[in-house]
Amino acid sequence: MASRLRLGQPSPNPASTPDPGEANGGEGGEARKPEPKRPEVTNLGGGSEVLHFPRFMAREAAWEVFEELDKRIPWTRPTIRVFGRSSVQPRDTCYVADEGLTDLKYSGHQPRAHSWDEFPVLKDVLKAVHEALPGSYFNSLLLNRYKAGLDYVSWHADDEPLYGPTPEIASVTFGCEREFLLRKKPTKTQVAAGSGESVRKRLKIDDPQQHSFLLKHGSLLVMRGYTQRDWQHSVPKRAKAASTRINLTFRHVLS
Ligand SMILES: O=C(O)CCC(=O)C(=O)O
Ligand SMILES: [Fe+2]
Repeated sequence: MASRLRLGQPSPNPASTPDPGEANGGEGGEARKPEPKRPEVTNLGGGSEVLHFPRFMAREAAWEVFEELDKRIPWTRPTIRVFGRSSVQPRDTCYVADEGLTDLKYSGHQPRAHSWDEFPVLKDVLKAVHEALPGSYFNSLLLNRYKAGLDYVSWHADDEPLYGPTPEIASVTFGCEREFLLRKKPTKTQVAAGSGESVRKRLKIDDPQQHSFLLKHGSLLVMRGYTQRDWQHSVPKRAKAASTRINLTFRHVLS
């Protein structure tokens, strides 16, 4: 079984240079208490909000998590159905959840739910997320692995009914940094005028209604309120992203 990681502790490697801004990293032992983790808050309007903790986890600890997950998670690349067409999902995935929850199903695919006990490192990350977000409670986790810049997740919202009307989704990134985009969903009137990308182009639905976050190694991004109802998000292809990124999205399945 994997050793339990000491997330948020100073690096055990004295040769490594601590990042002075790292929320919970740095030297100083007992004398220096971890600084409180304060997020950057983006109010999307209409009761939707994004929190960004760029330095949620100390670098070294985050690399340990990356290595552990890269090696031990039973990654699969399932075939999914989007707009009536079958295709291989353009990233690796895995699903972990409490026992007895409603099954997750998305794009015609029902992933097998693994137990938290199989991956102790995930329990450590979950604990750190719960500590950073008092009052939150996550009981399931969708993992993604983007092997390089051609892997991506297309525009979507995590608005499955099993998450309820205002799901909180906490997303932790390890490894290669990637851009995370948010755009407003088209209104009913806009949808009535046509569909999809062509309408967006014709109605010029773009800039003010779009936000971009650079998700770095060890960062945490939280979507909450009506973000899944009113917005879509994506991680687009980036040819220049040469290495692997692992992303964990913690969610709460309603009982
Ligand atoms: O990789 C990410 O940052 C986002 C993943 C995502 O949107 C999802 O799993 O639903
Ligand atoms: Fe998502």
